[in-house]
Amino acid sequence: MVMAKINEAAAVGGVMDMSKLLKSFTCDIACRIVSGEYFLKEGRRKLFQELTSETSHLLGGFNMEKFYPTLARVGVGLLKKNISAKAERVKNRWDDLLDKVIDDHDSKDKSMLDYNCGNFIDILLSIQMEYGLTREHMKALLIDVLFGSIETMSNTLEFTLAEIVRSPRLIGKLQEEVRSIIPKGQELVSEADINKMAYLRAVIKESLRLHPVAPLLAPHLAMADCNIDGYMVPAKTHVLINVWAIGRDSSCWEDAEEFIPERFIDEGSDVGVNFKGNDFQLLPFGAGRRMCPGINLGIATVELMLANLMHHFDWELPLGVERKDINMTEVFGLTVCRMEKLLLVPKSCM
Ligand code: HEM
Repeated sequence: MVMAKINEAAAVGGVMDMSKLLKSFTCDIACRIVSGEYFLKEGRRKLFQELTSETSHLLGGFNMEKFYPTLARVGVGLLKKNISAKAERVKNRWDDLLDKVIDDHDSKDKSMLDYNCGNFIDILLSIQMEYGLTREHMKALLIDVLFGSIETMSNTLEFTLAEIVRSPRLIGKLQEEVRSIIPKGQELVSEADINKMAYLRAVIKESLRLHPVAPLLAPHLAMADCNIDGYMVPAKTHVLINVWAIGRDSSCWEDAEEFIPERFIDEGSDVGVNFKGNDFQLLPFGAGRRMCPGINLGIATVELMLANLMHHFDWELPLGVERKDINMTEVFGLTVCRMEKLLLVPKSCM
């Protein structure tokens, strides 16, 4: 469907808002996982998108009370009240939406529930009694999956695409790899093809290094006193890991601010470094038992979409825009996105 939309634009030489397109693509994937349907009725897809971005801003905001408890008691009570009221409104909207989605499934003939094929709501309903799941539990789990997947995947794709269209050398090299591996006439790139695409994987890894979409990971809480490298972290400390800064630390990375996928392949300086949580200089998915459980799905989705975009299309900039004009400024939330829309002109090459 994404390819069809881009093809339509390519046929008339139109400009595509890739930010919007990628977001609705990942939203469709998340809705499919959760409810088994691509299209959610009554404008639900739009509402999902709005709620995920509002939640991200709320969770990623600076929490004055946590850092300055005394100040919070005297001065920022009003601010806290405003934020709490906004959080309450967003929570009520999530509740309303998810209740409707769950009700749709709950009201189905039970023999129609899809337990085996991976529809998350049906699976939750099927184990509800056994595990004593309440509606609140189910909604929290659904928010985890929806919120955990939509913006992370679309923002990773957008940052990666923006980085490569800025460099003719890079996009040329990537297209050459993808097109040399995919036989002429093959319509879509498959997962099996991706295994042969070392450069594509290195490009995505480099993008996750410079643009980890959850720059401070999720907030963690130290459960016991611990000593890390001589620093004492007392129990109950809120711990934020700045993986954005670690990914740009010049003591860990050569030319840390440059986008150089070659560092991860062949004789590159970081060829053995991975993002699976063991190499602490590259933690876009976190590490340890709270690390992202959706890593495999997230990476597969980003790889497949990027490979297909490279396989099917050449990419140009809108009239009057130069490569150096592509602005990589980030907007902070729990997940980080690009400040400006990514507008590109696709040219079909099939
Ligand atoms: C490129 C895609 C993705 C990126 C970059 C990403 C990144 C992250 C990061 C950094 C965390 C926090 C880890 C920590 O604090 O240590 C996280 C947590 C999480 N992610 Fe992902 N994620 C992606 C895709 C997904 C997908 C596709 C799903 C679900 C289908 C998902 C579900 C979750 C959940 C549920 C958590 C919370 C885990 C917990 O609190 O224990 N993520 N993700």
